[in-house]
Amino acid sequence: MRAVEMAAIDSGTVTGLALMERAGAGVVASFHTNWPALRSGSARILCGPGNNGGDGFVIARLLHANGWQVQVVTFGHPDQLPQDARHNFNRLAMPVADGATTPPTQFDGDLSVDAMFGTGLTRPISDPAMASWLHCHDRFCAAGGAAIAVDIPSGLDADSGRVLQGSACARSGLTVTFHRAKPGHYLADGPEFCGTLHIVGIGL
Ligand SMILES: NC(=O)C1=CN([C@@H]2O[C@H](COP(=O)(O)OP(=O)(O)OC[C@H]3O[C@@H](n4cnc5c(N)ncnc54)[C@H](O)[C@@H]3O)[C@@H](O)[C@H]2O)[C@H](O)CC1
Ligand SMILES: [K+]
Repeated sequence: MRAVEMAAIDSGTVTGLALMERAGAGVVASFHTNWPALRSGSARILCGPGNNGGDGFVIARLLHANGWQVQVVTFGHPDQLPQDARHNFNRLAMPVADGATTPPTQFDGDLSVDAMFGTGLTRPISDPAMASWLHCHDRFCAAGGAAIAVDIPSGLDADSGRVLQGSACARSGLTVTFHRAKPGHYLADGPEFCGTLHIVGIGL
């Protein structure tokens, strides 16, 4: 997937920023089909330190523009964000909470989005703050809330479908992935943690 994405960007047919915008818009369109009654309300978006988090910033901006009350929780310093994610962080016109210093609270809003890690997860999620916020997302999902994972549930290995050894991981009722499903969506713990899987095209 990463190779396909890089080849498309290197060929000049598309930019990473355009892919990120399409990915974010695809998630928003997807959740409307999964929960059609959910037209507006309050959303919590957990945004990690990479481009998965960048997708989360796009989702936050689009929901906010559609009248949603949005709480963005970031993990990692904005200065360390990759370029496309940083661009979308800078476009946010809403307050952002630093997940490392803001104690997690039980979420009783309408929509929780896990945009913490995607295909760039390289090691178990062991950071206590990240684990606590993901636990809130998982509890919200278990209570029947509209919980979405962007690309892949954070903590799940995209190739094997297993939760990384000792990693925090959160279930979602809907996982929205891009271009093609990954083996991890279907293997091992994948189905339990992904819930319904939507595959959206982003023009690759
Ligand atoms: N494939 C596509 O067409 C598109 C994919 N998009 C999104 O981009 C992510 C992949 O982004 P990437 O930056 O490569 O990876 P992540 O965002 O998953 O995170 C990488 C980031 O996190 C650090 N890290 C890894 N493991 C840990 C850990 N256990 N604890 C703390 N930090 C960790 C790592 O060092 C990196 O800094 C993909 O999933 C899609 O959502 C594009 O946006 C759209 C097109
Ligand atoms: K994710």
